[in-house]
Amino acid sequence: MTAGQEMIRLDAVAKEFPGGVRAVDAVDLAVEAGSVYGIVGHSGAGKSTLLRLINLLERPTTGSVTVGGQELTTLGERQLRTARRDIGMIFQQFNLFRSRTVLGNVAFPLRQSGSSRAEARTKALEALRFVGLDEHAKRYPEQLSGGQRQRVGIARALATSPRVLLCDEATSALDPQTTQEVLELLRRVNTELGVTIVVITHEMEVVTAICDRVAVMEDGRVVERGEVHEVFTRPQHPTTQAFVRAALHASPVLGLLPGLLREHGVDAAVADSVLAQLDANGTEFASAERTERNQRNQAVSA
Ligand SMILES: Nc1ncnc2c1ncn2[C@@H]1O[C@H](COP(=O)(O)OP(=O)(O)OP(=O)(O)O)[C@@H](O)[C@H]1O
Repeated sequence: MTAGQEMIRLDAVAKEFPGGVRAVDAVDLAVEAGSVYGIVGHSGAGKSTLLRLINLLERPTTGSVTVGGQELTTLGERQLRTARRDIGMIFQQFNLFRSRTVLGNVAFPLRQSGSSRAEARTKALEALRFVGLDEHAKRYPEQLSGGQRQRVGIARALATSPRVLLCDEATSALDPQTTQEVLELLRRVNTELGVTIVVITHEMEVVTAICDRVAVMEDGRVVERGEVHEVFTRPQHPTTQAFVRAALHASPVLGLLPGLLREHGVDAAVADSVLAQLDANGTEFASAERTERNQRNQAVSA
């Protein structure tokens, strides 16, 4: 499968939990092979459930899920276990075995899927080399920093050479500097290994840093989607506008905008028109903040 083709396809997928909570409601989603797709939304919007529907950790109540051309929703548990080797996953809290070494953690999925001890060791060391932690192979997770643990999580997800990597709030537990390092690693996973990545996050910076496209969720539905630059510079839905506004408000120039400016070639004038549009939608920025922003914009364009 090459770029331009769909790697992931969800058709009218819904998930209703016992008690009647409709966590995901009639979602269609197409993720192009070799791309990085972001899913944002407030707490409870259905992001985690949607991610877990992609590898069928949650079975949809209705609808179909296709990954790499194979419709997973038609498979039994045994076939599904095989299909899941193509889909790695990383987690907010890393989910490493404390009682296993770094090497043992990364080799685990390989042993589970039938690799010999020697083969699992070789492939695990290869994955650890990719994330720059092969020298820490004999350590235990608690001897590592949070960023290093997440890199072990990424190595474990890559050990079986998946074509898809699902990231569940992968940087939410990390400080800003470590977040940048992990995002840079994810970018390498995408560009050097060609892995298709889906990230769910409530942090817009994550999306602007690594995603090609983004979908915004609310109450189990996708309310807006498109190219990151398009969606975040011309937000249409109130939820998207709230995300953009919060990111701009938190740090009008130093936060979101430099990422947009660098990654997507947006100039200061466009950034200003986004703010004007948001203001037109009812947001009042404090005048001091506006003055500061304008001064900084002038400095950026100078
Ligand atoms: N196993 C479950 N049983 C019942 N309800 C669930 C279950 N998992 C999730 N939900 C409910 O489904 C809705 C969506 O939850 P989900 O965790 O997918 O949202 P989210 O956007 O990932 O939120 P957060 O950012 O807080 O993790 C919520 O109302 C949640 O309470």
